[in-house]
Amino acid sequence: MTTETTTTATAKIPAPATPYQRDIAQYWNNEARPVNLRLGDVDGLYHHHYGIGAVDHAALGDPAHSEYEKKLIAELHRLESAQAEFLLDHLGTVQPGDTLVDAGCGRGGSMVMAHRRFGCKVEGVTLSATQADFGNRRARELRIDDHVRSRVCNMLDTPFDKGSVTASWNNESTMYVDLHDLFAEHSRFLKVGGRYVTITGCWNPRYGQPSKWVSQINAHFECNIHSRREYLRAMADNRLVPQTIVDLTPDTLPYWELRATSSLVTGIEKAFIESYRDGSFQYVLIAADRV
Ligand SMILES: C[S@@+](CC[C@H](N)C(=O)[O-])C[C@H]1O[C@@H](n2cnc3c(N)ncnc32)[C@H](O)[C@@H]1O
Ligand SMILES: CC(C)=CCC/C(C)=C/COP(=O)(O)OP(=O)(O)O
Ligand SMILES: [Mg+2]
Repeated sequence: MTTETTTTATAKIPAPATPYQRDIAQYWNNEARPVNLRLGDVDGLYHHHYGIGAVDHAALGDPAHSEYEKKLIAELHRLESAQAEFLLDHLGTVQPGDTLVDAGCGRGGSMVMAHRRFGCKVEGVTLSATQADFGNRRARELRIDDHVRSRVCNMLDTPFDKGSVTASWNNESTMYVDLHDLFAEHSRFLKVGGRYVTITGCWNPRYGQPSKWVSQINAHFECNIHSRREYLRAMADNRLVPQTIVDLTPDTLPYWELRATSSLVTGIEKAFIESYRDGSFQYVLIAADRV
């Protein structure tokens, strides 16, 4: 699919497979929102996903206190890291000699966490050269670049050998691709008996069609949110059998309600809060066995 390459100071960048992927690469190359960078600065784990769990109001203290905003940022970051830990909890048994794949790895925060937990290799793919450079720089700073590597690569067309990967995941990155193409690729590189996990936002088929809030989220991020039904159908068609499905919607609402009160709001908070409350949108984890 990718025939041409561009050479930069650090690496050969494959040409985007489609004009859409070129636009998405550009979007993430230019992204520098304080809500992501200031949260990442708390402990050096940079995430591009949302949070789960109860807000620790005792840790936040008095909103009138001069340190409150700093504590609020640390609390939002704690909830985002808790989300990544929850995803890693579902990867199954992983040995230090194993390889994991983070499909749509962003700045690589989840990859560092996975390596710290399992001691294994973690390979990340992103469309964005800026993100891959960022993740590789962090891995070098942490002296784990022999185990944790990001590259610019289309997650639908990866270089990983057939049956070579113990577990793989998409953390809030499935809404940029066709699910049949995506699960066919995971199924190809996963070992039989391997594990696939996603945490994602999906529209609820019980609502009928994507609500106006879901359409707003799509426009905001230039993405295409799929329905819950579509996930299960595309998995079934690609030898991925769901083992665990968790509706995380009630667990992510406190994160959004807290974020909406912060100085780092981006304007998309209302769409998430309203769609989670009216039931048109759900935040879910799906863990599936490669059979
Ligand atoms: C919202 S971010 C999630 C980042 C990361 N999973 C995390 O939890 O921090 C979406 C990511 O998906 C990546 N992405 C979107 N389409 C992709 C594709 N076709 N191939 C590889 N990465 C893709 C983007 O480059 C970006 O890194
Ligand atoms: C659950 C859904 C539908 C997610 C869409 C994908 C996405 C952009 C996730 C968060 O990225 P981010 O951390 O860069 O976003 P923000 O700047 O809003 O924190
Ligand atoms: Mg964010």
